[in-house]
Amino acid sequence: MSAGCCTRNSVFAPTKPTLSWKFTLPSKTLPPLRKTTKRFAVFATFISTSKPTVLVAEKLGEAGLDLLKKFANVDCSYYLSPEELCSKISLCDALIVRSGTQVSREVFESSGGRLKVVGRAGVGIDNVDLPAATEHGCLVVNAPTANTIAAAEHGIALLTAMARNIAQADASIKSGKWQRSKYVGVSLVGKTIAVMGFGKVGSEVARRAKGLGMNVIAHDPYAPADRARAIGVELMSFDEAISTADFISLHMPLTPATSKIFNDEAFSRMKKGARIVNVARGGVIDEEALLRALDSGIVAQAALDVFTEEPPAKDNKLVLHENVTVTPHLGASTAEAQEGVAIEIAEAVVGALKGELASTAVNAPMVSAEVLSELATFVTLAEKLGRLAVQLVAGGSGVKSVKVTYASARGPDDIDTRLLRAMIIKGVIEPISSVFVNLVNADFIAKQRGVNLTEERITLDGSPENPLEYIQVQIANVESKFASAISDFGEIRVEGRVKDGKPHLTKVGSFGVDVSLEGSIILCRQVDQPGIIGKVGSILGDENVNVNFMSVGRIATQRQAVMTIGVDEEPRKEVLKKIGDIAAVEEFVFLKL
Ligand SMILES: NC(=O)C1=CN([C@@H]2O[C@H](COP(=O)(O)OP(=O)(O)OC[C@H]3O[C@@H](n4cnc5c(N)ncnc54)[C@H](O)[C@@H]3O)[C@@H](O)[C@H]2O)C=CC1
Ligand SMILES: O=C(O)C(=O)COP(=O)(O)O
Repeated sequence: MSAGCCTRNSVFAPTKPTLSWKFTLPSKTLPPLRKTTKRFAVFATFISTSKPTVLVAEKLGEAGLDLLKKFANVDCSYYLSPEELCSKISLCDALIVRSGTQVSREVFESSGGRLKVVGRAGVGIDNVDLPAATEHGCLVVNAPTANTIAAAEHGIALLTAMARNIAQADASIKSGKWQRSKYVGVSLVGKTIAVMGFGKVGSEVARRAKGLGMNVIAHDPYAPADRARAIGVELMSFDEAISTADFISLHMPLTPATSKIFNDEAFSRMKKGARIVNVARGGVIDEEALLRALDSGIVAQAALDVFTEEPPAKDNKLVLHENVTVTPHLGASTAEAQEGVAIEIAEAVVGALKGELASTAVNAPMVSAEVLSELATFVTLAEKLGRLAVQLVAGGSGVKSVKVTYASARGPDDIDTRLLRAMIIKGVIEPISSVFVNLVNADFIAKQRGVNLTEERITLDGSPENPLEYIQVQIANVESKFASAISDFGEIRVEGRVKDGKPHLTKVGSFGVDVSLEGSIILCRQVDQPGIIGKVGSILGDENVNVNFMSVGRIATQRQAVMTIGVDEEPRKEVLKKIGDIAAVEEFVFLKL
């Protein structure tokens, strides 16, 4: 059993509802984290006794580096080849990148499980293999807000530069020419601009375009219409937006759904002479189709900050096209944005390494701070119940079907059980495998191991003061090494509650028990007769094993009882044998928490 393994920890701060996981790296003085975020993802990392190492693989603002250095060894190694990155990564606990580094599956595989956090110092995480990160239990955090304005301003800069041929005219005059009639531009005022992707950057572009006197429309299948309406923008379908607009500004993420969404067909539906700005991702445009559209005049001009391949090839025809204005992915590159991004990502990475809450987790569920503090002890209870239940399974019978029941007087929608679910999976799987389970990879690991976890809610009458009354974990279709743990319905069943702020085991099989879930537990079924408790107690006492809790639950007087004994340390095998040898003891089991 790995329950006592010292390289892992899952213990949520059990006594006071702080917003942190209790454990991990040595405490270092850190600058206080900003308190601006409301939603968090919890990430349990592993205990390490030395300073963590953070590999910064692309240029990061000084303020962020300073913050990192207070907590970690910081290795700034820029321009690593993919092979160099893979070979370095096994020595790193965290990796920070911008858009220029591919964090591929090979990177996670090469890390040997050490890499716990990838920080993307910016918004787009299309250069990080998220499924691979999740499978490896690696948290991915980004810095989603600090470069929004910079990107929006760059979009507007490209829009105006394109409309007035600034770059071309600049190059012309520098080459000794004076071509006033060649560079007559087009006006923006009164024109329609379609903002494709009405998120943080898109809405800031929309605001600024309004200020330029443009008519702003937008397409975003996920944006709330009232947010758009609030700044006087009408949301419409993709086709309607691109066929109505004089200018089209791209602000959506690169996803399988948006990859090459601007293709021959899309260009053919645009107004003749449309102008396109792309400060999002090169991959949302089929670049060959754009070239054809430019050559045929469907698209009059394009202004591109991003490319499918970065840097683009020297002979890239789009880059060299006279109607195309280009910048080398400069959207986020202002001094202000880079300082902001560096601080934002350093805080997120340090927090995650400390086991705290990541407000910008990309591959873990977000849980509000309030929910988190309320559920803290139940999270511990959930993991321990999972650990107990799986240790009751007889060797050889595979765990496939786990059912969790949450009983509460609160309404079904009032409790976010994702954390509890993840921790039960952790509790069930870690003792029987060598994998590290956390909130990031719990569902993936469960699926991979063929463990099907179902959840049920029972709504109780009464005052909903506590978020939950009890949690019950059942493992079906297995045999138990402690027959009394099998309920009347044939499955292993353990149930627990939070009492006085501490997790307690309150039921095993059909027996009511009551033991605080600390240290380890001996479960013992005996014929209910006087003197047994004393005998077991003195066997443990003689061996200096401290009993911290003991309870007896019986079915009926003078029949059978289950004794639950909480012990601080694991008794020697011989001691356990002595307990088993007591005549009235029918079965017993030792369980680590
Ligand atoms: N060039 C640069 O240096 C920078 C580029 N970016 C890029 O700009 C883009 C937008 O960034 P943010 O506004 O911060 O992200 P965001 O997540 O706030 O906004 C993206 C919006 O796109 C929408 N969207 C998703 N699928 C869509 C689809 N199929 N069609 C239309 N809209 C869709 C989403 O609903 C969301 O509202 C990202 O691709 C990001 O990587 C961001 C910062 C700097
Ligand atoms: O934040 C983003 O999505 C960006 O594209 C910025 O990229 P960068 O950090 O400048 O490489």
